[in-house]
Amino acid sequence: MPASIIDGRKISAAVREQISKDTADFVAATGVTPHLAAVLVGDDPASQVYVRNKERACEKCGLKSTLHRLPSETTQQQLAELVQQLNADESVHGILVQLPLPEHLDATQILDAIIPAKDVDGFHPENVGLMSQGRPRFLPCTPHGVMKMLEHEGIKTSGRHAVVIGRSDIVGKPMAALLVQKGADATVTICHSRTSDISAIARQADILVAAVGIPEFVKGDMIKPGAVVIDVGINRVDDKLVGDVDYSAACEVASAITPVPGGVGPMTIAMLLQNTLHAAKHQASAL
Ligand SMILES: Nc1nc(=O)c2c([nH]1)NC[C@@H]1CN(c3ccc(C(=O)N[C@@H](CCC(=O)O)C(=O)O)cc3)C=[N+]21
Repeated sequence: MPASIIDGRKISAAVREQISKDTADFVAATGVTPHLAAVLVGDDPASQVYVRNKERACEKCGLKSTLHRLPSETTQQQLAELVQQLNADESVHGILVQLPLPEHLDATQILDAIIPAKDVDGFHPENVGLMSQGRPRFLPCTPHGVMKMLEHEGIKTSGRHAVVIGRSDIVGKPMAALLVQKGADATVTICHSRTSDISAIARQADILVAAVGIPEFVKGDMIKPGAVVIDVGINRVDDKLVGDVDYSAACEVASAITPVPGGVGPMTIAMLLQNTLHAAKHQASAL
């Protein structure tokens, strides 16, 4: 039987529906509109698309978004100054600096400069620490979106072997942290470029998460029959979007799979909106 397709667009729409209601309630109660400030440096075409998608999603859910476009020659200090200005701006609840930044800029220093209370990406070390201790403030959007999808599909994680391929700070590491935490209770293995025999480990997975950034890295023979496959990859190949999983081969082996596009991507955006609303609620109650 071919795999069932986990429809990220549909699940994301359901999540956004709830966010719209919660946002409307919050606005009615406080008179404050949750506000996301996005910062885009340079003219990377993929980043332009993502940022536009985020703005559109904010608008549809009743959140305010402001895009700050800076030229690719922007200096570290100019970017840091903008972040400071957004930190201090009480009308801004969430700050997102779109990655990747141009080579000459130090992304770590910029992300560390965002005050943790506005860090809706969940990348600040304070928020990473809180997540890893199981007392999250902002969860990183992509791994959180994956957990939401699993929950929505009734896919249990407890006691199951989850294998995460990829160890990035943005996806792989936090994904593993969420899967292993109390409540999710998976047994987690992280694979990376130095792992020997990735195929053998991947084949043990009940839940296989591919976050390597290599088009179609995961072949059919790396998947245990009946496994759930989550494809976090967004690779542009000949103007087409391709995941990290050989989708048609995987469909023959897996019990359920997320497509690309239409899988994890839309969930990432929904979680960003949720974090922005959450940020606004916290900042309003702190006044
Ligand atoms: N500070 C920061 N935070 C991020 O969350 C962040 C980032 N930088 N830099 C880039 C990555 C990538 N990312 C995506 C979000 C949504 C889709 C998405 O909605 N994808 C659609 C297709 C979009 C298309 O057609 O290109 C889909 O998969 O169906 C994709 C990718 C967020 N990122």
